[in-house]
Amino acid sequence: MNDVTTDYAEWIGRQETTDDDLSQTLALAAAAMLDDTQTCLGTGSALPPLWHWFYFLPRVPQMLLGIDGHPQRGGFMPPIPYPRRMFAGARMRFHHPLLIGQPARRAATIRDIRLKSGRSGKLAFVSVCYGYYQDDRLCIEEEQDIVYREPGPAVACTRMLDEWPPLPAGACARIVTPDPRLLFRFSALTFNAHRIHYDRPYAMKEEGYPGLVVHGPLTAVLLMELVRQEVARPVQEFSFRGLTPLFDLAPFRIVCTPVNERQCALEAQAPDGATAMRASVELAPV
Ligand SMILES: C/C(=C\C(=O)SCCNC(=O)CCNC(=O)[C@H](O)C(C)(C)COP(=O)(O)OP(=O)(O)OC[C@H]1O[C@@H](n2cnc3c(N)ncnc32)[C@H](O)[C@@H]1OP(=O)(O)O)C(=O)O
Repeated sequence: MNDVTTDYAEWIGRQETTDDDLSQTLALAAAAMLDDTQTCLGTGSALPPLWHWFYFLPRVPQMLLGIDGHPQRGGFMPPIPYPRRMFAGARMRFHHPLLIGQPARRAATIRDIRLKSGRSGKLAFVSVCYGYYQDDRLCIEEEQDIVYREPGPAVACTRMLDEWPPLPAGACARIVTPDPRLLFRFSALTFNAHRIHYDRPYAMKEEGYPGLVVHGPLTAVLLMELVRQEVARPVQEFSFRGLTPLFDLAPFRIVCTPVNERQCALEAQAPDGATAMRASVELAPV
């Protein structure tokens, strides 16, 4: 296994700052994608948790996109040679809501790069820390794990359950149909040109998936929306890990189970019942 510190040491600590005016237009577009007709999204209103992902969009010129649709590596992100990029997980703490229509800044730092060996082959994890500021006040702290995989065997399409298993006591759930219209709108809202999310022949022939891949952040947003609608309390912390990809081939289920006064366990269940994403929220004290 390579010694990361020698290969990519100069990328650790690399920083990038992005300014955004947190336009109301994008919040309204996100609400439309999520079928949310209730939330007040006027200028000065609080941006719902995780909706900051619809801002601070990449501004890389078209000519600097790689064949997969992501910005070419070797700029902010290190030149990891494994071609299959995925969003592996994230952890974050919400200190104050970002306010719609007011200038904000995102400061990004490459925190860590780790090479690992997994069941799917060689993996390189890049952890990026983000601080989101408004009026010089830290509103959200976040750490994302991006994974790069070496090419491997095609990912199989699993068998669908005839029926979803019963929910744990106190849990609530939704069935999500991840059709290409939803995936396209999420790609557009996040300005994410990765072809695995909208270009079926590319996703299947080049990256070996059985269909279009559901964005990890989309699944995370849907889990958070379930908490926002069903638990309806401010969230202080959120974390998630993507365990297996979801595709546009069949509906999946998202589940929120209260653990105690302050915590809920969240899960996205693949059509075969396997846990595709595991997440948790810590709620603000009552
Ligand atoms: C946006 C965007 C991209 C996307 O949205 S892509 C779609 C969303 N992401 C996914 O669907 C990822 C789903 N997860 C997987 O496919 C697999 O878990 C993964 C990441 C390929 C790893 O699978 P393996 O079976 O090869 O790994 P192992 O379970 O054997 O573990 C090996 C070591 O890696 C660590 N690890 C595994 N998964 C994660 C994870 N999600 N986050 C952090 N670390 C992970 C695991 O702990 C093992 O570590 P050890 O130290 O114990 O060796 C966009 O690109 O922007």
